[in-house]
Order: sequence, then C-alpha cells, then structure tokens
Amino acid sequence: MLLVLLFYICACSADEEADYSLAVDSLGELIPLERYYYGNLSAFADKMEAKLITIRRALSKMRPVLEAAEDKQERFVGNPLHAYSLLRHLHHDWPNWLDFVEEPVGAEEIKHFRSLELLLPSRADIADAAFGLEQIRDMYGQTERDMAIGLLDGQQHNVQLTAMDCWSLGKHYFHLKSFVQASVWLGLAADRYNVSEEDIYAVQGFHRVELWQLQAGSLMRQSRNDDALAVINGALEKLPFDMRLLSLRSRLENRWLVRPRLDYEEDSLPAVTDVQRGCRGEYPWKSTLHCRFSWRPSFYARLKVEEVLLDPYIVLYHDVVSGKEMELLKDYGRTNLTHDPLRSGLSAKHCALPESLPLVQSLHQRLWDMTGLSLNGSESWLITNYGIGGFLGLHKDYFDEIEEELQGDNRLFTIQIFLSNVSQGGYTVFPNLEVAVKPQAGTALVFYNLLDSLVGDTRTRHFGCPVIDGDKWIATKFLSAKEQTLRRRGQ
Ligand SMILES: O=C(O)CCC(=O)C(=O)O
Ligand SMILES: [Fe+2]
Repeated sequence: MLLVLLFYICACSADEEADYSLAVDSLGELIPLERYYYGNLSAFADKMEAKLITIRRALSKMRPVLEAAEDKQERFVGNPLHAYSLLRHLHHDWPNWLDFVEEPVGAEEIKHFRSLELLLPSRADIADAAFGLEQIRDMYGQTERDMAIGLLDGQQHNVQLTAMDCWSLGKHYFHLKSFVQASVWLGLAADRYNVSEEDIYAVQGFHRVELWQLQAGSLMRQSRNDDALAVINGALEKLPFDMRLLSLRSRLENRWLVRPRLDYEEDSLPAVTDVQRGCRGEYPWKSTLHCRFSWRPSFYARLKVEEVLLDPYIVLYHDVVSGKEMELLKDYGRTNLTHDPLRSGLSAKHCALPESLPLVQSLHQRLWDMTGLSLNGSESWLITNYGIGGFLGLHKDYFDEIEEELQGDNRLFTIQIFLSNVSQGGYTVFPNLEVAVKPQAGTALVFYNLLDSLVGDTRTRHFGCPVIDGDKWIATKFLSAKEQTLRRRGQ
C-alpha cells in the first residue's frame, strides 16, 4: 500500500491540489491514506511508550539509593561501596541519560508523516464537501441539526458529526460571510464539545474560547446581540477570568447601548420547488412496463421496457448491461476521471470513453438492436461518478439555435445508463414533466430531446439530484440527429 501511495506522491507536483470530494471513487483513496497515517502514529506511540517504560524502570531502580540516603547522607557516602557506585552513576550514567532523552523519538515516523503531506485533502476539498452537504440540506429540506445527528431525508444513518466537524463547517461559513449557517454549525459544535477531549482538540487546533468568540461574532453580525451575549455569559460561567471573553462581553455591552437590537427573524423555510419534490420522490410514478421482443427479427432478446412518458418520449430499458460490463466501464472511469470546472453546475468527475473499446462497440450494437438508434458517429460516451452531495444542475441536453449552428448538428436522443444503484438520492428529475427516475444499475434511461420541428424541447430540461448516500455512476451518450437520419435512410 505504501508503494501505491508513494507512486501517487511522485505523480503529484507540488502545486497540484488534491481533489477528493467530487467523486466517491476518489474519496475511496482516503481510507488507505488514513490507515497509513494511523499506523504511523501508532508506531510512533509504541516507540514513545517503549522509551517511557525504559525511563520509568530506570527511575524505579534509582529511587532506592535516594531513599536509603534520606536523612543520613554522610553515613551513606561514608560507605565506600555506596560512594563508588554513586560516583560512577553520576559520572557515567547521567550523560548517557541526557543523550537518551534528547534523542528524537520516532524520527522515521515523522519523516513518513511529512512525505505524504501532499496527498492530504486540500482546503478546496473541504469547501467542495461543505457545498455537497449544503446541496443535500437544501434539496431534501434538512436542518443542520438533522445532518449532525445523521438524519438524512427521513432516514437515520449510523453516523454523527463531531464537535470538530461542526466547528470546521461553522468556520467555513463564517469566512464565506454566511453568518446564519455559521452560527448554527458553531452552536452545534458547542453542544458537542467534550471537555474531557480538550487535550486532543488542542492538538487539532480546536479551542473552546475561539469557538465561543466565533459563535458570538456570527450572532452579532446577524444583530442577535442578546444571543451573542448569552453565549459569552455562558462561556464566562465556565472560564470566569478569561480576558478574551471579558473583553468581548464589554464590547458587546457597549454595542448594545449604542446600537438598538434589530429584531431577528427566524429564517422562514423556502417554498418547495418542483425539482425538490422530484428529488424527494414525491411525483406520482406513471409508467407502463412491457416485456417485448426487439424491433429487429434477427435479435431475439426479450426486452424489459418501461415507457415513462409518450410526449416527450421517455423510456427505460432494464438490464441493458451486465454486472461485469458495468464494472469494466467503471474501471475505465476509475483510472481516467477528472473534474471539468468548465461544465457548470456539475459536482462530479467524468471522462470520455474511447469508441475503439470492444465493449463500446458491442454496446452500440446491442442498443441499436434494442432501440433502433444508431450510436456510432455521435459524441463519445461520458462516464460520470458523483461525490459528496454530487448533483448536476437543471440543464438541457439539446443545443439551442446558436450552439446548433456552431456544431452543425443537434442531440436528438440522450441515453443515460445507470451503472450503480444508489442507496439514497441521485434521481434524474424532469421537473416540467413531473418525472423522476431512480438510479437502477443496468437500466438505460432514453429520452427524446427535440420537438418534431427538430427544435429543442424545453420540457426535457432535467436535473441530477444530489446523492445522499451511495456511489452514483452513469454512462451518458448524446445521439447525433444527423446520424439517425443517415442510418435510417441506409438501414
Ligand atoms: O446524473 C444524472 O442523473 C443526470 C445526468 C445528465 O443529465 C447528463 O449527464 O447530461
Ligand atoms: Fe443531461
């Protein structure tokens, strides 16, 4: 494992930022990293412990001499054997003990810690992850408190956010000047703060007084002076002589006198939008499931087809790819995924599949046999893996007039194959049509993007809902309008 990690290190240049949060596949790399760091700290602790044991044992051997000499020093050193032994010990042993004490413990482990520092998640990762949590919160109508106790969209997960997690989120929003969110997260951090863990918090840069200061600061910036004062007064009950708290209280009291309190209003919950209803699975499900034979007599497969809507045409083909094929497609993704910052509204990583892969060719043939759609000559398949709260904002797949002119073509159909099940969230939602499709491994979602006039059908605008829990992979292909007409003619 170390070798693999070292390989990564060599592959990274110093100015490259680690980016983990945008794909669950990348997040998986954090586990071996954590295991490596844990093992290293534990080896360091073993060495420190061994050193401490040696020191304690030596102390217990030295103690009897001092006890024996207690109150009778001259008598003690009057004995030549005691005297020789004491002389020798002071002359010879103590300089060696000094060397031993000064010798750094776990130098090797410290070197290892430093050598993998480049692989640690960056500040941008933390910001992306916070953004992902925010997407889940907004889309599924969560409160921060729900999230902190592991309640996501009505489902209780066996995980809680710690005081340090809430503190980190609070600081993040404070720096973004989102003071309402900051004060909520900081309040949660204060509730979870555990005094018996203070020594560990201190190493990790988390200090109670700073928490109270920031919490009061974020409340003051919302003109919630009385709440800020309550935080500081509560803090002073615990640490009555802390100068930072005392000075903050006097500043707050002065401010209170000169600036009247603006009445703080609880944030009213925003209206639930159509997209939110879709993502939460609140649309009625309307589809008809048929089993039918392929349109091509030479292809005898029985197809499981679920017609979701006739106008515009939206249809699901189930069991289009096998488990093994899905793994092959994801394996290709695993080594090639990147984040494209230019694709706005996408918090995920993706990569294009080369058309030359044998699997791609057989997939094209199969989909042609099943649907009568020609997949060659279109844009490449895109493999996408979403990350924390990963989503794709409301968009259309077709080109509008100007784009179409530039491309000389349009995207007649979209084929989106789900390569994984998702435990919670991650639906594909068409809000204008009240259609929400739950990811189902092996199912292809196929929809028609254009009107009969070959102009884009605005009703097909869709949204990839934030993933709440799980690993969402899809393969997407946009089918060229030109190619369909050519292929049909020469069928
Ligand atoms: O992930 C999804 O559900 C939507 C993806 C999509 O619409 C796209 O890739 O164009
Ligand atoms: Fe799309």
